[in-house]
Amino acid sequence: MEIALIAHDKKKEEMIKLIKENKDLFSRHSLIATGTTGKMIKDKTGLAVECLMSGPLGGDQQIGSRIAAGEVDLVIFLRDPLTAQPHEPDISALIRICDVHNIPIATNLGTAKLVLQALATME
Ligand SMILES: O=C(CO)COP(=O)(O)O
Repeated sequence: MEIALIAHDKKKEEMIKLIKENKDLFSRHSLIATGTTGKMIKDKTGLAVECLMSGPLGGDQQIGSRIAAGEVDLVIFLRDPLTAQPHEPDISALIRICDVHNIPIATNLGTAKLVLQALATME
């Protein structure tokens, strides 16, 4: 599966912890990520990640275009609901395009954990 990983700044540590806890599972899939999230995942977990642009510079839109092209199977996007983001329209567009194409998107840790459990049983 192609899994897209995105985390806002205050959620990046949560994302790293989630990936470390499920490293074997993630290592069996292709990973793409927005720039800063992807670099952190590579540095802190050693997993291979294709890094796109940073979110505020267009990374969310790049992932959206991969989704529209049918190249992404799952999105884990740990959003920060308490901080205003300068690129809010890009974030809304990413969630919308997931809904258009029925691509599962987990926007918080609780959903992400459930989705990963389901993914593990599907392998
Ligand atoms: O802003 C983001 C998603 O909207 C995440 O971007 P970075 O991974 O570059 O921090």
